[in-house]
Amino acid sequence: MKNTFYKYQGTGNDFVMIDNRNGDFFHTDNTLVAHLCDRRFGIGADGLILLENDDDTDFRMVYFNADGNESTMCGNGGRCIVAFAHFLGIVDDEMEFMAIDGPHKALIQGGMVSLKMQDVSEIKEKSNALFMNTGSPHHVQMVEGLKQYDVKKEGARLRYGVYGEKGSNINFVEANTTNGFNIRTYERGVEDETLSCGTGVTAVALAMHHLGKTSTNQIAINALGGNLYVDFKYNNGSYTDIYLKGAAKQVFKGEMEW
Ligand SMILES: N[C@@H](CCC[C@H](N)C(=O)O)C(=O)O
Repeated sequence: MKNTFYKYQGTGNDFVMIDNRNGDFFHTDNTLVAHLCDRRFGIGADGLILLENDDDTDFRMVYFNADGNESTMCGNGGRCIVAFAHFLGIVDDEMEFMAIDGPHKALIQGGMVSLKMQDVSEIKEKSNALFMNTGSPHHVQMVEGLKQYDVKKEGARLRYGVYGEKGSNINFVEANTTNGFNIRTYERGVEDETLSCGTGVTAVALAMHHLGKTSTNQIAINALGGNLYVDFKYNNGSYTDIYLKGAAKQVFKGEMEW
């Protein structure tokens, strides 16, 4: 039987999106998820997202990495599912949905999706990096010569070497000349560099504020796939009201047998 799927991208972080309100897609079929995300034998994506019913909010987001495993929060995926729910007519411009790290409010305005991220109250200082959880675990490290940096090699080394079996996403960052920051991210579960990572961009913005590299609470972050914006409130070591904002687009709709 042919099944309908949609493809979305948020600043180049791409996702297979499936309306699973009927519950037909089993969460345990990790082999199928990995197959659908495969860029040669499947549809191709950094991850797969199921939109499901939720008792307390407008809908539920279930996120899988390209390796087929269900994982922690995905910021760009969260922005894309907001656009998808709006496309399906489930929500208007303002909504709240449930994800693995709890409820998220979101707003669509002029083609941009703003997603409220979880509060962050703990930032761990490492020898030349910071570590925090913005819904997913993130290592943030400043480097020189980001453009030429071997993100895949260094990212893989840190992801496995420092963070063990569970791993972490690894972000490399440098300041740019327009008062913002450039980022490149190695994503756990994709096990490669992606063009953008929303929870990573969020972590970088908070890290740059924490390190005093910027004093503003509205930070532009330039990922390989496009620009994202993070704003937040800061009080006594805690970051609250964190919003991740950027474009999220439907790329195509398709049918596939699985
Ligand atoms: N692309 C993501 C992060 C997805 C989760 C990550 N790969 C993990 O397993 O920790 C984003 O936009 O936040």
